Amino acid sequence: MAKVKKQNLKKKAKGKAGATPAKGAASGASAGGLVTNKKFGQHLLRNPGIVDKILNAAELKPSDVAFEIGPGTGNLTVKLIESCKRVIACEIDPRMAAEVRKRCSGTGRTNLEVRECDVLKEKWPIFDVCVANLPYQISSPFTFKLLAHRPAFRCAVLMFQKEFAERLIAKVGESQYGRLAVNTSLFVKVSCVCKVGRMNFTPPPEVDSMVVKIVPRYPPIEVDFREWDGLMRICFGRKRKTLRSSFCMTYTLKTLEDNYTTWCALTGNRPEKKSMKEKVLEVLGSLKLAEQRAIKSFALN
Ligand SMILES: C[S@@+](CC[C@H](N)C(=O)[O-])C[C@H]1O[C@@H](n2cnc3c(N)ncnc32)[C@H](O)[C@@H]1O
Repeated sequence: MAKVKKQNLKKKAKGKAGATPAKGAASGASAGGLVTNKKFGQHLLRNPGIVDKILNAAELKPSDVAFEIGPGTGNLTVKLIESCKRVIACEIDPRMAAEVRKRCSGTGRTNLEVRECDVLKEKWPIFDVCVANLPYQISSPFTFKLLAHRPAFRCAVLMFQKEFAERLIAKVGESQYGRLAVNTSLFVKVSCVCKVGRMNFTPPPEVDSMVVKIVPRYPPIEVDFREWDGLMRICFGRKRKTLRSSFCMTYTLKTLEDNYTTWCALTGNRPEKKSMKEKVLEVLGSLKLAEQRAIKSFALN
């Protein structure tokens, strides 16, 4: 009996300390008087040393227009407005938008524009530099929107969940290498700025983070991003299949059947003294030059 009571007490205590708030409810941690909301990934950066590393990596110029995603209570924003000509910040939570406006107006500067909106739905401004401690749940759609963004920006310095950042910077042959790394490396160069432990945030997330720097490639590669990404889905969609069978199963039906010679070469219907690599290259010969160049550099290694 005493044992059962003890267990019940233990359960109650655990329920209090480790309770997960209902979806969309405030997580309970307070940041400058505001209760953070888990739904919006509100993990505020509380280590000024990391803020400095992000801003140093961005190599800001006084003439820069900076685009900040999710300013929160303004931990990055207050420094950005000191270093840039103009800062445009996109914040989904009206409470945070009001807070960052209040905090920054206290500095006497008037170069901050806060847009209360969802960055994934908003039409983006023209900017030189993008800086963000991103809510992790939008990492992937945000990155693809950034890659497709024209005209190009000078650089983006972004905080991601560590595992996502590792997939971004992965090299050929590494287990994390996939569609994300290929798409990314075609358009931009990505490097690690620093790793950030979870205790640097209020409230701490359940994962560690990494800051990466993204620099667009110059001259820009002109490909239709949708078309290109479709191609990558074929290449990486069936991880256990070879590139050859992936193409046979999907791409060929629409494109390759029109081209009998290529179709034969790919499917081996007409025996040729060619290596698999040459056959695939032949198929890829029907693609645009930039696409071929990128595919040759990864898919056939
Ligand atoms: C990880 S917090 C970063 C806050 C602040 N920059 C900092 O480092 O302390 C992410 C911020 O992005 C905001 N946010 C979440 N989803 C968003 C979206 N789709 N569009 C714009 N802002 C968003 C959150 O409300 C939150 O303020």
